[in-house]
Amino acid sequence: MFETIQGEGAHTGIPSIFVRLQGCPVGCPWCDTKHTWTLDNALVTTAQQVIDKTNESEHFFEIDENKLLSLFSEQGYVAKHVVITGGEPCMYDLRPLTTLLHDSGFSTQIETSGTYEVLCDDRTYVTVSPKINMKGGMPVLLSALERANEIKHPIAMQKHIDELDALLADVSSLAGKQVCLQPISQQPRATELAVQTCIARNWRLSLQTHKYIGIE
Ligand SMILES: C[S@@+](CC[C@H](N)C(=O)[O-])C[C@H]1O[C@@H](n2cnc3c(N)ncnc32)[C@H](O)[C@@H]1O
Ligand SMILES: Nc1nc2[nH]cc(C(=O)O)c2c(=O)[nH]1
Ligand code: SF4
Ligand SMILES: [Mg+2]
Repeated sequence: MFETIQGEGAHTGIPSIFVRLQGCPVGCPWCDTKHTWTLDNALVTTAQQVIDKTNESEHFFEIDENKLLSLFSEQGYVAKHVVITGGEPCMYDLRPLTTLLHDSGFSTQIETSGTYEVLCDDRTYVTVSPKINMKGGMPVLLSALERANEIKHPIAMQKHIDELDALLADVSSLAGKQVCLQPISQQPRATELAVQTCIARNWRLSLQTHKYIGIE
C-alpha cells in the first residue's frame, strides 16, 4: 500500500492511494510485480512492515475494508483516488471495499487482467489489461471486457495488436471505452509500434510514466 501518482492509462497524473493485492496465477513472463504472485500464509506480516518496506519482498498483510480505510488516515494519506491492483485483484470480491470507499468520498479504479469476473461497485472505473495466452492458461473473460471502462493492452510486437483486435471483435460496443496501448518494459521498438498504431487507430498511448521519473 502506498501513495503516489497514477502513472498509466487515461487517469495518468492523478494522486492515488495504491492497494496492491497479493496473488496472481496468470504468469506473464514480463510482469513487473512478480513479488505479488505467491499467496502463502508463511509470508503474512504486519501492515507497518509492508508499508515501510523498501524492497520488493513477497510479504503481505491481511486486513478488512473498514480497517484499511482507517489505515489510510493513520498513514496521513491525502489522495482521494484509490487504485486497486496486484497481483490479480479480481481474485477477490471487491464489492465491499469499493462500495465503502465510494460511500466515504473516494473514487476507485481497478487494474485487472480480465481473467476473473470483475466484482465491484458500479461507480468503480475498471481498467482491463487483457492477458492472452499466458503461462497460467487462463482465458480473458468477455464479461470483464464488457465491464471495462478502459482496455489497456501491453504490447511488444504486431502479434499483440492482432490478438487485441480478435478480443475487441467480441465486445458488444466500444462506445465509451478508452483503448490504450502500453509498451512492454519501455522497449524502444515496442514504444515505436505503440505510437504508430495509436495514431493510425485513434487509440491512446499509455506510458508507465512513473518509471520514467523513478517513482513508485
Ligand atoms: C502488475 S499488473 C497488476 C494488475 C493485473 N494483474 C493486470 O495485469 O492488469 C498492473 C499493470 O502493469 C502492466 N504491466 C506489468 N508488467 C509490465 C511491463 N513489464 N511493461 C508494461 N506494462 C506492464 C499490466 O499489464 C497492468 O496493466
Ligand atoms: N505510479 C504507478 N502507476 C500505476 N498504474 C498502474 C500500476 C500498477 O502496478 O497496477 C501502477 C504502479 O505500479 N505505479
Ligand atoms: S496478470 Fe498482472 S500481476 Fe499477473 S503476471 Fe500478468 S501483469 Fe503480473
Ligand atoms: Mg505497476
